Amino acid sequence: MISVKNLCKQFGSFKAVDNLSFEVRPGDIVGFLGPNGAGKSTTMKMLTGFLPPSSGEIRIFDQDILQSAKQIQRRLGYLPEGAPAYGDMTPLQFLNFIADVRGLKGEQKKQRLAKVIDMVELRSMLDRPIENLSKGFKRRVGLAQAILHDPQVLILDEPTDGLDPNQKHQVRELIQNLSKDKIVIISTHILEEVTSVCNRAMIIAGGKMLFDASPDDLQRRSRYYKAISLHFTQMTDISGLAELPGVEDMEIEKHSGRVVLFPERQQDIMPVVSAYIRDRGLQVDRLYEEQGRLDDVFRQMTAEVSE
Ligand SMILES: Nc1ncnc2c1ncn2[C@@H]1O[C@H](COP(=O)(O)OP(=O)(O)OP(=O)(O)O)[C@@H](O)[C@H]1O
Repeated sequence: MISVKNLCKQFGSFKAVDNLSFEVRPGDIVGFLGPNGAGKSTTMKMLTGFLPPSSGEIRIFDQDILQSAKQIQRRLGYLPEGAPAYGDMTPLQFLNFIADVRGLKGEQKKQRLAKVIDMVELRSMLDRPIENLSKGFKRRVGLAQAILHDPQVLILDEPTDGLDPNQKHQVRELIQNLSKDKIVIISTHILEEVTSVCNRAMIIAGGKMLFDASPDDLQRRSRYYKAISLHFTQMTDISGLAELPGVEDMEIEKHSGRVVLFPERQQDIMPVVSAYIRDRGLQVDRLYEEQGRLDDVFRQMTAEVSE
């Protein structure tokens, strides 16, 4: 378990991380979200013992990170932002080196290297210098070193940054398929990544925690949650839709002509909307209930902080 209490990091007079407190349990895959400069990487560096906090406490498996960094780091995998260091090494040399540092030996070392190289599909690039690899392959090398010793805690700073859509999908699957008793914290700017991979979402901005709950809860905060989107086949008088019981607001998106009906207090307005359309014989080519738009919630929450 990870337990963080009143964590702060100050650079001069600037507070990059401001009084964060949270706990993460085995089985949690946490999506760590926030705008640029929110304090995600700084928090991750502190969690992994690479940056001392200005104040507050981090305990991992009941040990204090300041007093027991080495013991904790043995059970922890970390993918920092950017590319792996040692650019003149090949991925194979680099991963061998990391395996040695991690104390892997003999058959176990061979097996883990083979498994991880396959997991991140790195086999075709094993003998080229890391500095000559594309951004996506550098990222895979970083990911491979983080999971090589099969750690119980994985801290991944933007693991899918620079990957193409296929690779992104693959890395998300890899994270989901990790054994269920691990703790995983990933920072990302991709909101869909949180719904597809994580069972918990944390949003920080200005170093402060704004939200900590499930991705579904996050989606429910969107004004689009349970909104009805519809598109009419022909121009029609639709003013009556805005007057329907339970409909709070109606917007017409200029570029697409799509009509969005927002419900009052997340009510289910589909039945009244469908009945209205049916009774008047209106021609609709698309009609569906929205799940909530994450980018909308994210913007709304983080804008409040920067105002
Ligand atoms: N060593 C440092 N010295 C001074 N300021 C720093 C240092 N490291 C980070 N900062 C500042 O702290 C703030 C938080 O940075 P951090 O890298 O943690 O943000 P982030 O949420 O990871 O952003 P991004 O999404 O852009 O990676 C930023 O304003 C950054 O400029």
